[in-house]
Order: sequence, then C-alpha cells, then structure tokens
Amino acid sequence: MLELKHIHKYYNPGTVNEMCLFRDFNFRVEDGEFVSVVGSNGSGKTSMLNIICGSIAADSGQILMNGRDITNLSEYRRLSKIGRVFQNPSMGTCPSMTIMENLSLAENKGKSYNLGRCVNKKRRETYQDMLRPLNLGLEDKLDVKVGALSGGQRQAMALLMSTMTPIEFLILDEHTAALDPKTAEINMQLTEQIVRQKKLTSIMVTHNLRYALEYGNRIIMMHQGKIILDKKGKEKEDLHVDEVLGLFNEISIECGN
Ligand SMILES: Nc1ncnc2c1ncn2[C@@H]1O[C@H](COP(=O)(O)OP(=O)(O)OP(=O)(O)O)[C@@H](O)[C@H]1O
Repeated sequence: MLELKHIHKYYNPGTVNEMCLFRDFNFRVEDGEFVSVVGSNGSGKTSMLNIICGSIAADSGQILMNGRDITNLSEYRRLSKIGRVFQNPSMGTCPSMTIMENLSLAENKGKSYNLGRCVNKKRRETYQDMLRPLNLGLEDKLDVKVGALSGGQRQAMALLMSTMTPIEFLILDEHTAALDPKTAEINMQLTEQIVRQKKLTSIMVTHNLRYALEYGNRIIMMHQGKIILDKKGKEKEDLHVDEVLGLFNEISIECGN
C-alpha cells in the first residue's frame, strides 16, 4: 500500500514565482492496484510521482509505504522497493554499455558486486531467455551497446531493468509517450505482463486515454494539484474515452484555454 497524506507542496516559495501545487493532497493506492493517472499539462502528475519516489520533498505531509512512514527516507533507499520508468528511453539505461552489462547492473541494484563478477555465462543464458519473448531480437544482441538500439527497444530494456530486483511498486511516467503506436503497444503489453507476473502495485501516468482506460483497474484524473476523477473496477470499465475527453474539455473551458 502506498499513501500520500495531507501533502503540501510549494514551488519557488518566497519568490514572485511562488506556486502552491498541492494543498492537503491525499492519495492511497491499495496493494495490487494498477492506477492510470491522466490530467492536463502542469496538473501535478510528475510532481506526485517525484514525491512518492523521494526525488523531491513535500513541504509537509506524510508518505507511507506498507504502513511505514518513509517521508524522510532517501530516494535511494525508497527505490529498493520501487521501479521507475521515465518518458525518455535514454533514462534508465546506459548507452555506452552493452545489453548484457545493463541487465547485469540492473540485477545488481542494491548489491555491492562489481560488474566483472556478474557478467557470466549463466546470466547470459538467463537474459537471453528473458529477452526472447519480447520478439525484438535483443536476445542475439547481448554484446551490442544499448545506445545503438531503437527507442522502443531501449524502453523495453528500461522496463525489464526496473523490475529485475524484487520490487513491490512500479512507477511509469509517460513511458510510452516517445514511442510509435506499434512499439508503444508492445511496451504496454510487456508492462501489463510484468505487472501481473510480479504482482506489482503500479501507477502509470499517461496522456493516452485509450491506454488509461484499457490497462489497469483504476483511473484518476488530476487538475491543478487535485484529484477530480477517481474510478475503479466496474465503474472504470464502464467509462468511455469520450466521457474522459469531455471532462478534459470542461476543465479547459473553466481555465479559459
Ligand atoms: N522544479 C520545479 N520548479 C518550479 N515549478 C515546477 C517544478 N516542477 C514542476 N513545476 C510546476 O508544477 C506544476 C506541475 O508540474 P508537473 O510536471 O508535476 O505536471 P504534470 O502534470 O506532470 O505535467 P505534464 O503533463 O506536462 O508532464 C507546473 O506548473 C510546473 O511548472
């Protein structure tokens, strides 16, 4: 379970650019939930993920993980339980290292081993078996540098790498936004498969309303630092893209856009 309680967040406090993004923001994600997060630009989606992961600090409020208060826990320590994939495929993989080295590094997350000890034949075979079902031909490219892969291949790698250690939570920040439709679909299917297999509690920010409705069991919409729609289960299944789009339009008119 992940919980944000009474979160307050100001950007640029005490300056002319001061902006209050979250005022008493509350959000709770139950174990096993896969929450899609939609919302207009600047509504606070990435800031919320950053606060959960510890990349930025809230000004006040509490962050709980499985009931434990992690508000003051460093990002590094939080990430032993959280995997995160970003929009940019070049984040989360190292371009100057080979696929083999990248996967080994990801498997070593939290361990003090160096690479030399871990790039071995057994792992090579394991990684080939892991990559084969993706049908991206990566199993035959273990010694190719990741920088030579396409964006879609790199994002599939980033997804695998973020979930190689025994994490409980997966945070996806527009992870298919930079991919062409076919590659995005492949990455979404891979996401769903990993989430189901590893029983991960997941939060996926996306601007793709179809993905937001098709994948996961809960959807929230954010607007100006608030959750303005929250549907799960059957209520979510009954939602149509047009309805969510309608809500977007209402908000835009309200904001004078
Ligand atoms: N480091 C920062 N310093 C100052 N303001 C920030 C900072 N990060 C975000 N903001 C502001 O906070 C608001 C929310 O930004 P955030 O990136 O969380 O929104 P978002 O919903 O993820 O947007 P998008 O869909 O465009 O990615 C925006 O107005 C943004 O300008």
